[in-house]
Amino acid sequence: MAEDGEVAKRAKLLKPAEGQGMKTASGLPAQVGPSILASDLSMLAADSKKAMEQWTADYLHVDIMDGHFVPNLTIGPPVVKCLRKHTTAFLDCHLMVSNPEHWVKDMAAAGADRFTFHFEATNDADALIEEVNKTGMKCGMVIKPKTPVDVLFPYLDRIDLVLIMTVEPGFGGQSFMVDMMDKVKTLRAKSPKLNIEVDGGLNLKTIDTAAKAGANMIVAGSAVFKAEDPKLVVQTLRDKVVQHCP
Ligand SMILES: O=C(CO)[C@H](O)[C@H](O)COP(=O)(O)O
Ligand SMILES: [Co+2]
Repeated sequence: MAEDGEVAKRAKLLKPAEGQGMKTASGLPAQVGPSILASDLSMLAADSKKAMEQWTADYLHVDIMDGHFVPNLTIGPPVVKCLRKHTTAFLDCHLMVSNPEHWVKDMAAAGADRFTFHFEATNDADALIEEVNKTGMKCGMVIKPKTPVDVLFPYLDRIDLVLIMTVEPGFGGQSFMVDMMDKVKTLRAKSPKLNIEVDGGLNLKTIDTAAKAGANMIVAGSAVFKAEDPKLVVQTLRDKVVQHCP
């Protein structure tokens, strides 16, 4: 299990690259996290290093899929553990798994920094939040497109971040669902200091809408890894958050 304070210790080791550490008008972090699902997974360590050091990403988004909660299978704690040996980057882990409670200890031991679980995947979100917070990982909650945002209201004061899915979870490279922005606006109005992350179809065309609605943390897979100039994409996405996020 991760020792208390391990996330904070790793954060101190990170030397900020150009553009990292930027804030929104209300003082929230303005951050971009490339989704490593879109990287060359056989070169995960090298691609992660490039994303953090050359492209100036703020964190890495790690999609954990179990082939049950979603119809796709990706990676799990053993790969996170290997990646951890190669980077001090903040590992933002998006658990698209049934029974997320089964993976808390293994993910903490592997070196995950944030454990974001789907509201739809658990019967006891209260217990799961407590369990995640005890490990020293930060806790996030995420909802699928068809889940209304108000299901999250009882938990907001105990979690670090809400992730609003802007595609059906399971695959990269899908189109951004603009109608999810009402959820972001509702959350932002209710919780001005909450980290709101969006995931799925974020790119240079969709970023203004997401940032204006109130998202301050942007996951981008294809838009970064398939770009001709990934650094420019990361920096532009972050600049748009600074410019537009209230
Ligand atoms: O959680 C995810 C899919 O379930 C991914 O993080 C997301 O799809 C990112 O990929 P892209 O930016 O290409 O849409
Ligand atoms: Co994701």
